This record gives sequence, structure tokens and C-alpha cells, in this order.
Amino acid sequence: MSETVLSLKEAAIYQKDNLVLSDVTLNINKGEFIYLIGKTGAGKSSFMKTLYADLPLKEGDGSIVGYNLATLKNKEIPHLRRKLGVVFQDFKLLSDRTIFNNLEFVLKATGWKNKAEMKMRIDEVLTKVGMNSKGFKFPHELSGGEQQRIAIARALLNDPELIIADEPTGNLDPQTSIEVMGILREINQNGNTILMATHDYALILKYPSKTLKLQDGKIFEVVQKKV
Ligand SMILES: Nc1ncnc2c1ncn2[C@@H]1O[C@H](COP(=O)(O)OP(=O)(O)OP(=O)(O)O)[C@@H](O)[C@H]1O
Repeated sequence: MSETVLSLKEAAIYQKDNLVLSDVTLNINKGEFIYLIGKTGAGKSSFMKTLYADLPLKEGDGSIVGYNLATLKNKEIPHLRRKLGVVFQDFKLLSDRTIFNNLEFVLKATGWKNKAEMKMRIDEVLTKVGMNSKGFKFPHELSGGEQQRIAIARALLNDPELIIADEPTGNLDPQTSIEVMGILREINQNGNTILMATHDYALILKYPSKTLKLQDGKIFEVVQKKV
């Protein structure tokens, strides 16, 4: 039986008092890879922010990795985020410390204490993204594609039930985008669920998967044409 990771029912997405999306009803099951598309300003980031509780769900029902978004308390937000991995367009690595220390910082902040266990986990996630030899480098010593791989490794640290990626290839050239996409697909094939916002239709054509479109304040599934 498929396990639901995210379920929204008649949800409305707001930026302060401005309604961005209404009547959002959808289900994402464990193991799916889902694209989220829509023009600039259509609401992709607002939608994703609502999922990781950066924006409150003020209307409708929403349940994500076992948390109820409509009744979520502030003190539960860090617990919710521990079960999500979030990847951004601009990587958001801490520039004042090495890659290893960037990842260690996240583990410490999420309750890890044992040095040897932390090192083992960091080695594991860096290996998954092909960056095991780069732990001693600083972010500015890496290319954009490499920094995004590290950001994906960081998202994997706590074995998230859902990875939310907001235009992860938005700052990368086409070849590097394909490489980063390859990593995300591999992670998905190993069982992780991924929701990825993108403007990159070439990637969707190359790697077709279920696609949700935001348009005129609504969300709908794009029917894939068979060629
Ligand atoms: N902090 C904010 N305060 C008020 N309104 C905002 C805020 N951020 C975004 N908006 C508005 O919400 C709407 C949706 O924006 P959002 O950033 O979610 O779109 P998007 O699809 O992610 O766009 P892009 O592809 O450019 O990232 C837009 O009309 C935008 O002007």
C-alpha cells in the first residue's frame, strides 16, 4: 500500500494577507518524484514555504510527514524540518566554515552528539553526492554544481521523508544541471521522495515525471503527452 508523505485538502496559500493559491488539493506518496512548475510569481516558493512551515497554513487541511500544518505549533517546527530536506537555488552554505563543518553544524543543531557517528554520517552523505574528498574545502573553493551537491548532502543528513527542492538547478549551466539532476534522481531511486520546483523544461523533457503546474492561483496536474 502506498504511504502518503504529503496531503493537502482545499488549502489556501497566503503571503501575509495576499491569497497566492486557492483550493489546493493533492497527495504525494512515498517514493514519488514530482516537478512543480509555473511562471515567475505563480507561487512555487510560497507553496514550498508553506510545506516547511515558513508560511502558516491559514485555510484548509494539510498533513506532511505526519505533522498537521493547520494546527502546527511553533515549537514543533524544528521537529517537522528534521523530517524534511530543503534545497535552495542559492545553496545557502555557511561561507565561514568548511564543508565538513557546514554539515557538522546541522547535525549538532539537530541533536547529534557523538563525534564518530557524526563523522560517519557526513562521510556517507558526501559519498552519496560524489563529494567525499571535498570535506576540507570552503564553499567558495567549490563550483556552483559542487556547492549544490553539498547542499543536497546536507538535506540528506537526517534521512528526510521528503526532499523539497526550490529550483535547485536555477543557478547552474545546462550540463551541471543535468549532473545535479542525476544525483536527485539517484536519491529518488534509492527511495527518497522529492518535490522539485523548476523553470527548466529541458530537464522535464529529458527526465519525465509527474508534474504539477501553478497557474492563475490554482494547482493542477499536467497530463503527459505520449510521443
Ligand atoms: N515576502 C512576500 N510578501 C508579500 N508577497 C510576496 C512575498 N513573497 C512573494 N510574494 C508574492 O507572492 C506571489 C508568489 O510568489 P512566489 O515567490 O511564491 O512565486 P514563484 O512562483 O516562486 O516565483 P519565482 O519563479 O520567481 O521564484 C507573487 O505575487 C509575489 O509577489
